[in-house]
Amino acid sequence: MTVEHRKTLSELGLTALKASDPEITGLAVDSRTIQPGYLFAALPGTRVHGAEFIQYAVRMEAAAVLTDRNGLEIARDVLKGTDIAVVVAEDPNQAFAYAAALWFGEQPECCVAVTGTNGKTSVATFLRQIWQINGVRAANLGTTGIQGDYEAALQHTTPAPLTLYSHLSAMAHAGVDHVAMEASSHGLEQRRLDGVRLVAAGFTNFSQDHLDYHESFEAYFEAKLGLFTRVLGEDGIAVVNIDDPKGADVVAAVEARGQETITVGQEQHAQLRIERQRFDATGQDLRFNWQGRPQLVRLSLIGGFQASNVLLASGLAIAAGADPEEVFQALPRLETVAGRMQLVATRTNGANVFVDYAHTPDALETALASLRPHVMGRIVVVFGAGGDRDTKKRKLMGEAAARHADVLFVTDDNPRSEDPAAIRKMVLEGCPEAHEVGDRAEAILRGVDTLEPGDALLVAGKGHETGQTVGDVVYPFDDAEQASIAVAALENEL
Ligand SMILES: CC(=O)N[C@H]1[C@@H](OP(=O)(O)OP(=O)(O)OC[C@H]2O[C@@H](n3ccc(=O)[nH]c3=O)[C@H](O)[C@@H]2O)O[C@H](CO)[C@@H](O)[C@@H]1O[C@H](C)C(=O)N[C@@H](C)C(=O)N[C@H](CCC(=O)O)C(=O)O
Ligand SMILES: Nc1ncnc2c1ncn2[C@@H]1O[C@H](COP(=O)(O)OP(=O)(O)OP(=O)(O)O)[C@@H](O)[C@H]1O
Ligand SMILES: N[C@H](CCC[C@H](N)C(=O)O)C(=O)O
Ligand SMILES: [Mg+2]
Repeated sequence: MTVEHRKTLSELGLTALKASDPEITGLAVDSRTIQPGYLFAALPGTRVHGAEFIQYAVRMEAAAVLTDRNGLEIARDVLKGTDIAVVVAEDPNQAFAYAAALWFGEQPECCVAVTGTNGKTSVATFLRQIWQINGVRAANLGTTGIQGDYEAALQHTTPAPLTLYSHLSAMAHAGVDHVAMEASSHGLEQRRLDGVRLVAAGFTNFSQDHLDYHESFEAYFEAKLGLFTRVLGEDGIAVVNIDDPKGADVVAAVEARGQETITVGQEQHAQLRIERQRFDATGQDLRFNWQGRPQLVRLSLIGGFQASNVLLASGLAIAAGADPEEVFQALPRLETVAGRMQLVATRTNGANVFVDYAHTPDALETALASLRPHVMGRIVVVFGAGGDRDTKKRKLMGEAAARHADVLFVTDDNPRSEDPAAIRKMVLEGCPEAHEVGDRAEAILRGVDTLEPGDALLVAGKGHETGQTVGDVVYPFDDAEQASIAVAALENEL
């Protein structure tokens, strides 16, 4: 990764073992991208230690290598007799994130991050919308890419440092000075956003996911907590959903550091307190309280949990300096986030089809339960679980669906390298009464076909995704489009 400037190692905040301070011409985290004069960050991975590739850095005439003690041991022989500068850091991922931030320079003035198992994309998108409605140039960055006044596609929810800081710098140059970003647990664990100067950080909730990557529930939570105890500066404000039992732990950690908090939720002591919600077919009326003053807003959003996401976004906007009245006035204009409880089709009998990104047991439970008060008839669900991901969540997803839906179709959702039938079997252990329809388009068609007046169908798991990954192949697939096709096909048939 190159930009048209050079910086010395010390200008990147790094000190070499021997007092050399070479000029760096670019940064690489993958040995295959090293060019002469580069700094190669040899980071520990899940499969291999990056230090195994230091020999390529030497061969490519890299100017410097950044690694940890382990890496130094691995590459000791290769490094002997070379004049490459060697930096050994206790936390090389963090040192690299800082270096990448310094390399790319300018960042938007007002960066906010949000973490939690579910709701990050929703909160980041609502926050960007609140800013834009109030005339502020803003973007959200995460699972759905970068959207708003600066747009780009991303491969990860929290991109690796080279991608992240180059976009932040480009945004700052484009005059986009407000950014709401998602902090994934992988991103936090790997210190990807440690070099971002955050004004505020938000916590949505905590439940099971990613136990394939994090060693335990505790390790997964610790990774998330790092946003508040490590990344957010001491003058940063934490905005916390205290309806989630883990919210109290976040507040305790934050208060122990003397940071300010804004609490959100139905909980009596919440500063942004949800008082009442009234649901109908197209949205909800929300009464909430801010500093003793009741507010009533109409939200064109489906799902009770959206109130918590909207108020968390509001709290973050306030924490980042917005006028509360202007924030609240923007709320009725908030638009559904793509693939999150999104109304995508309606049958002539009035039955609605929604697409949602629920792909964890808790999200599925929340999505289905929150649909109930908007629906007079039965709830039908089409869902599956992803391959090469946490296997323990599959049965739990089946159970959650069985508890909250009346008719179930278990189908495929990105089987990746796994046998799709084996994944479905694990899901079906939690909901033996479900219909098993491997082909997702057919499952959606059958789900739509089941709908009677007053019923609703939730197609869960893929949300905004536009592909179905089977093996190494990504087949074009869009739940929203398939739902419209299914409705059209069935209506024409009648
Ligand atoms: C599981 C995971 O997070 N893996 C990350 C990890 O890769 P790894 O552990 O597999 O790396 P490895 O293959 O062991 O290699 C170790 C090091 O050697 C380097 N290497 C490797 C081979 C080579 O020839 N030369 C070389 O230099 C690699 O660049 C790496 O730095 O370190 C890499 C470099 O920092 C990351 O790019 C990579 O993220 C991969 C791409 C990934 O898919 N991550 C996903 C799971 C992720 O981050 N998802 C989150 C959460 C999404 C959600 O909430 O659902 C996200 O933010 O998107
Ligand atoms: N506050 C919430 N509480 C519980 N479930 C939620 C909440 N917000 C969203 N969800 C559910 O989680 C799904 C994903 O929402 P969203 O994309 O906003 O979360 P995310 O944290 O960004 O997810 P990911 O980690 O996959 O990026 C939604 O489709 C919805 O079903
Ligand atoms: N960021 C999540 C998205 C999962 C979406 C679901 N459609 C799946 O493929 O499991 C993951 O990669 O685990
Ligand atoms: Mg997301």
